[in-house]
Amino acid sequence: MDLKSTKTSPILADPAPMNKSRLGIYSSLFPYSHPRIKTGKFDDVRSNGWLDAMISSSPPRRKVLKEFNGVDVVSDDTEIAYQSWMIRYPSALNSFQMIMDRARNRKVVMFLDYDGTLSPIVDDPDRAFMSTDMHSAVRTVAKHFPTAIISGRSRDKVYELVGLKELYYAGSHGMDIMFPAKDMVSRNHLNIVKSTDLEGKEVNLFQPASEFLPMINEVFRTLVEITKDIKGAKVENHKFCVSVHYRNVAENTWPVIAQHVHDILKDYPRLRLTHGRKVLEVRPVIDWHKGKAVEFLLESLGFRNHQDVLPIYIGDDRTDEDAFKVLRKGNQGYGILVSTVPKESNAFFSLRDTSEVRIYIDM
Ligand SMILES: O=P(O)(O)OC[C@H]1O[C@H](O[C@H]2O[C@H](CO)[C@@H](O)[C@H](O)[C@H]2O)[C@H](O)[C@@H](O)[C@@H]1O
Repeated sequence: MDLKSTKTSPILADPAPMNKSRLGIYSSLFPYSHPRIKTGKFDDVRSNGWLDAMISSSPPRRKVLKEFNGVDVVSDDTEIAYQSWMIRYPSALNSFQMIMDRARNRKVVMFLDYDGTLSPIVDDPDRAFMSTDMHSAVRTVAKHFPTAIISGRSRDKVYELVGLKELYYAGSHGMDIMFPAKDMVSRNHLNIVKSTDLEGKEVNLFQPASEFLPMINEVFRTLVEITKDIKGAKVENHKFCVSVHYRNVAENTWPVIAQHVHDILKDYPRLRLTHGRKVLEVRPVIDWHKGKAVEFLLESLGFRNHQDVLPIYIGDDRTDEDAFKVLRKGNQGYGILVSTVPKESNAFFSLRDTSEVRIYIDM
């Protein structure tokens, strides 16, 4: 196969973010210009919005003005803006009873993102662990409801981090789903193969991007090579997508890393770029995302009739918006956005951080 050839699709990048949110919170979204970088050199990534998206890709740390008797005192303006944002995205904790009322006579199915939802965002992706409390809360929720983790990481990696056999796992942003062989799934889906899990049990694998495997491996190797001298850069192979982390790269080098990725993608029109939290993600141009993975899992669990089920999806990232959108459409279920700062979302409810997620799923 010619890994670089394409029949149709141009590279699709995420649209550039708006300069200013409706609430006027993100002043950092104003067009990027760095005094030390000559105009012209990074024009590609400047004009296509990548740099703006990179800067706005992870919420700023909470602006703590001072610590008073061990308690953080946050700027009043920040808190007021958050509280008014919560009028549109009410706390899932305060709305628990309302959600449970809606769940009457329905089966709740829980969908959980991993990074930023079950584990706090940390500088080293290899050290993003769940707390013991979170681990037991996830185990408990899975006793009551079918529960799936849908992550941008590879399925193996997220399984290694969560380590609970009783869950369903979807890795690579939903492009790699493992589900039990006994579960039903429409025969319309190609790309389902039989496999065995780590214990040798027969399972089904749904991998809609399997043909991209050699291409992803090739791009991964190229990205590792090209970024090897950029201090702090880290490239992860997530089987059907590749992550290029710049969280630990000096900000004045972000345009360099963006331009490298941009230049490489020019040779791979069947791959595209999406933005995560201080991470550039390279993935196949296929019509598949976390929202489709939710629909697929619901179907494979036997919930074709929307009236029987109340899906709840908790996530913090742009990639989770696809799942929120699917649930919002047709009023199917509830998306819950985890965020310490106000942001536009397709979710219905909000939780502030991973500790609120833990309380919510433990309720
Ligand atoms: O879909 P998710 O489970 O949320 O995975 C999205 C990405 O998560 C990881 O990166 C993020 O978390 C890291 C650890 O806290 C952090 O260092 C990084 O800046 C974040 O972007 C993971 O490493 C990525 O590959 C996933 O795509």
